[in-house]
Amino acid sequence: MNGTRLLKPQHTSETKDVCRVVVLGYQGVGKTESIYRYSSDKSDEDDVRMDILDTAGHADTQSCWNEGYALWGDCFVLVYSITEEISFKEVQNLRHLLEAAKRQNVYFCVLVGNKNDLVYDRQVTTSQGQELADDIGCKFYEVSACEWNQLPQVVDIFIDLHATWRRSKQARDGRPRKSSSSTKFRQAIQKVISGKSSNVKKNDSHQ
Ligand SMILES: Nc1nc2c(ncn2[C@@H]2O[C@H](COP(=O)(O)OP(=O)(O)OP(=O)(O)O)[C@@H](O)[C@H]2O)c(=O)[nH]1
Repeated sequence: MNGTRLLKPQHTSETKDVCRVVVLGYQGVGKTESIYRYSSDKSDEDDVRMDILDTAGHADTQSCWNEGYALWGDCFVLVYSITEEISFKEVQNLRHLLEAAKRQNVYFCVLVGNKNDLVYDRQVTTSQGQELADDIGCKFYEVSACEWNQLPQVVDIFIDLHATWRRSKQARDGRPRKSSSSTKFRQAIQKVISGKSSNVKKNDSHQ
């Protein structure tokens, strides 16, 4: 993609329970593909509210970094491609930029090694990914956003991130945790997946 794109549920942006997710990573690592696999309108089925910002990748993160991403987001999905070492270095840069920008605030992130269907072109090992995630203190996933049978794993990334954000928010707000929300969310997603899996068009995600 050539620009930043915000995907948000129609009625949620003004509500205080919206979880803002920013997807960051080097150009071409599969950010858009991953978000596309996760369809945001499904959250209408539950009290889960997510706005997802799809950022355009750049070859030079340092000069193109937009601190507004960090200020806007509650959660961050750091994506690299297992076939491109440079994209792995990029998430390390992004991590530092993020930490500098968010020093005073709470935020959540996950690390995603995408394109694991291309194992023969692998340049970043699973252990390297896991080590970085341990260092950041976040969850780590290796997925293939373009493989339909890995859709549940891709969806899980967003579910887990949301659940973590929600638990923290409820703890801060002093509200009792709704133990069923993640289950309800998962069910809603599965419902949408089973209903749309055969007729989703790629173009839908680029409008
Ligand atoms: N083999 C393989 N290809 C993928 C995967 N995910 C994405 N791609 C392909 O990689 C290319 C880039 O994917 P995008 O989702 O546009 O990547 P992006 O990170 O949004 O790219 P920018 O907009 O340039 O930042 C496309 O041709 C995708 O089809 C994957 O898991 N495996």
